[in-house]
Amino acid sequence: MIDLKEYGYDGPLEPVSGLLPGRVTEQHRDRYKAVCLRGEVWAAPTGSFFYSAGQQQDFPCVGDFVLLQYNETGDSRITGLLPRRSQFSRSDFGGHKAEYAKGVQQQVVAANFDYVFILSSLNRDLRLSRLERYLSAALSSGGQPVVLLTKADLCFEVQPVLEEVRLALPGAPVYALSSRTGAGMEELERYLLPGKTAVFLGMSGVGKSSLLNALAGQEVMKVQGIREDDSRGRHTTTHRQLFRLPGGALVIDTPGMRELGLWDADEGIGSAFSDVEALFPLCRFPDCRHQSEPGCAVLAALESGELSRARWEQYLAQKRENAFTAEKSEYLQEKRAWQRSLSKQIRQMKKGPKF
Ligand SMILES: Nc1nc2c(ncn2[C@@H]2O[C@H](COP(=O)(O)OP(=O)(O)OP(=O)(O)O)[C@@H](O)[C@H]2O)c(=O)[nH]1
Ligand SMILES: [Zn+2]
Repeated sequence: MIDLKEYGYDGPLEPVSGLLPGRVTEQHRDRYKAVCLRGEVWAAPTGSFFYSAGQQQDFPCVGDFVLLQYNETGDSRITGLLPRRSQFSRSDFGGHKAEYAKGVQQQVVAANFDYVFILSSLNRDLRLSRLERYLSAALSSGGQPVVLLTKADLCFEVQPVLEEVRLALPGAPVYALSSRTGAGMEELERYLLPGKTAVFLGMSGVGKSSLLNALAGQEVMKVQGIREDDSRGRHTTTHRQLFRLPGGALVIDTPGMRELGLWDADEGIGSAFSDVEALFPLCRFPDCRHQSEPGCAVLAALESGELSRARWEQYLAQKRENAFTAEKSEYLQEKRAWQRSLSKQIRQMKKGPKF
């Protein structure tokens, strides 16, 4: 027996005309896992649900409250969606390819969360414009934004940065924390209450997995660095998409939410490091890799102190992060192509003969 209230449900608990309310915890290719009074079940939308749900956003997603026709012996049936109080969606082809804009469908990737934790790392250059963008996305999702500046242990002076961000973003509470040392983590207790649901938003590498693991007290997510070889498969195999923390709060962490973190990945690096990139044309060789080449302007600037080693390393780290996200978005495009073909199949199925 599961008390659905513990999963954030606040509607009537008694079955309505034989249907049980439930909450979607995992989304698979064509089935869902959900929790309901009778426990954890596999469920799939009924044929009539498919037929009436014309748009992708009408299909269930992780976090949705649904009505279930409970089936003791096989998959339960999802017969309806309860109204969402908050949602994040993304266009099916990502924000990058404007030429595909026509016919792009919205796909809801998470629903019914109370808080949107927006993460940004204190050790990389913190971009307020990016934070602002995440913030307005969070506000329009219907969730309450909370800004978390991560990796505080890597930042020499947290307080001035924290104050600057607070000034710039008066619309949201801002905290600094470190999942490594645990500093600042207690600030989250006021949000992570039993039955409350949070989602995490932030660029790859800001420490979402590390924070989730720290909150869960165990490894629910693989952290970057030890998963390089299997980064492609990890979301489908290694973690649950809606899960409860030991204190009873709920966290949604879907691949779709992670993809939202790719926004702006390649924006603004050149301009933030124009002083560094201005050196490149001064190198003797046009294809200089700035490692050991004779006549390298970067090495000379490092030698003379004109360019600090810290700033150069920051630049390289940014470039690496970008290469990493670029690789990821390639993978996402492949995945989207696959999803497109799938939704085409579904459309054709729907057009086909009815029985
Ligand atoms: N020093 C320090 N390092 C951290 C902290 N949190 C995360 N890291 C490191 O930052 C790197 C990225 O952390 P992840 O937790 O994998 O980041 P992520 O946001 O989940 O990344 P994606 O899964 O790609 O979205 C890892 O090498 C972590 O060990 C922290 O509080 N302090
Ligand atoms: Zn050079």
